[in-house]
Amino acid sequence: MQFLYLAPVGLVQAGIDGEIVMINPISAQLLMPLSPDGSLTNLFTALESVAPDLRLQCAQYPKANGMVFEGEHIHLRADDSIRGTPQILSLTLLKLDAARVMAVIQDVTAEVRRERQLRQSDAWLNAILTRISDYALAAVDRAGRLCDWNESIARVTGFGEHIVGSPYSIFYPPDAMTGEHLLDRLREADTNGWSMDEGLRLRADGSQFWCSALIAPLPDREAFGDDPAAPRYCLILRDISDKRAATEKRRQAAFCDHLTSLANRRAFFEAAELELDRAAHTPRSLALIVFDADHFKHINDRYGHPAGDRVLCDLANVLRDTFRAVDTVARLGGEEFAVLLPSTGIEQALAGAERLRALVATRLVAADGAEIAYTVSAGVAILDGTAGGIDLLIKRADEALYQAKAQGRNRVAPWTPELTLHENTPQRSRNAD
Ligand SMILES: Nc1nc2c(ncn2[C@@H]2O[C@H](COP(=O)(O)OP(=O)(O)OP(=O)(O)O)[C@@H](O)[C@H]2O)c(=O)[nH]1
Repeated sequence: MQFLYLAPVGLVQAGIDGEIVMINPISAQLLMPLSPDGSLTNLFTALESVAPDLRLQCAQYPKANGMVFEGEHIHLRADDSIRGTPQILSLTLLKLDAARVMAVIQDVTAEVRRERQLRQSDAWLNAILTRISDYALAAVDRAGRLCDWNESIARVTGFGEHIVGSPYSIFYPPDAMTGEHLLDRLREADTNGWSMDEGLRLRADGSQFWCSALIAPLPDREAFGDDPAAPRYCLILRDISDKRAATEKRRQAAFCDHLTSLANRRAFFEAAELELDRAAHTPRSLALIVFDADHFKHINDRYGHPAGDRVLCDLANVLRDTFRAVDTVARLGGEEFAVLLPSTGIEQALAGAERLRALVATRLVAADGAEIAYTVSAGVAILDGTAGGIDLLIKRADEALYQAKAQGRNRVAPWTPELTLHENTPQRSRNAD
């Protein structure tokens, strides 16, 4: 009896003719508004207006006892469905013996509505995944790992189900993203509501396509609690190869050095600003190498200006091949180049600079029957905090470069605090164009 009253669902015990013997408060609350005369004496009468077959179904049930039906949804009439009141009841009817029935009644309005919404979202998502051909959608966990695989990923990138659990950088060409950059994008999405980048991305077959990648935090992700493998972000990859072809010319003009096709000063300073901004959020070391061709005036004077241009293009090619895709290789002007290396310490940057210096020293550039040998000097500096910004970093790399030149050229020098103490270092203006 106590169970009947405390049960979290509506329970009604009635005779086989529907006459109510016992009814708990939840049932009374759910059935009262349906009762035609405001009294609750008969279960079948109370439900007659919304489930007229109940009496008959019960009478026709062939067995001595058992489940007449289970979880049948009863949609209440429109005039009973004032918002906030039950709209859908779930009814289970048990025949206890020849004389008694038991009804279990629940208000499932919210549950059914939620299911309907889920089905609708599913249908929309399905339509996006299967019909829109140049988008790929994926869920990403808080460490940047892909949580699922679907048709849209297969269509846009060609990758199969094995990518589940891999970091989303699997879509980026090798060297185009570090582990820190991967997390930077997630942090940016948390702070700004989204994070977008554009560039070359990788298909499973190794081919590349121009793509815009949007990362947005998923709504209601707190519902997953602390589960590290739960989806936290939505990643949308969009193949924009067509659009890219149309805008490439304008982008080239704005951000590429016209002689070497490397990033120009403007692109360099924009990349530097972005890296410094990221370093401010997540402290890390940022390295800069400044390269300068040695005795370049002499090369111009001896072989002519067009030959000098060829040497500059050769140096640009070696730079492009030597450094990672995540590094920004730029021509700052004249015979001077810079490489910005995110998440890189001094030793690693010095090794990269030395590798390039040694490679250049083996080059011979063909020009009008002559073979031109040339060398470069390099200054290397790192920024451990963000104070001082890019200007300080360039000033230090310049001071180190001056040192390399002073020591005889064709060499790499790191910045040291003593270099700044020597005020004989020339100061050059480095503002972005
Ligand atoms: N061919 C060519 N030469 C350039 C270009 N831009 C600058 N230069 C030349 O680069 C030379 C730089 O000369 P300097 O600054 O004296 O330097 P350097 O002769 O390389 O001597 P160090 O740097 O001290 O080793 C000048 O002769 C410029 O005319 C360019 O786009 N093409």
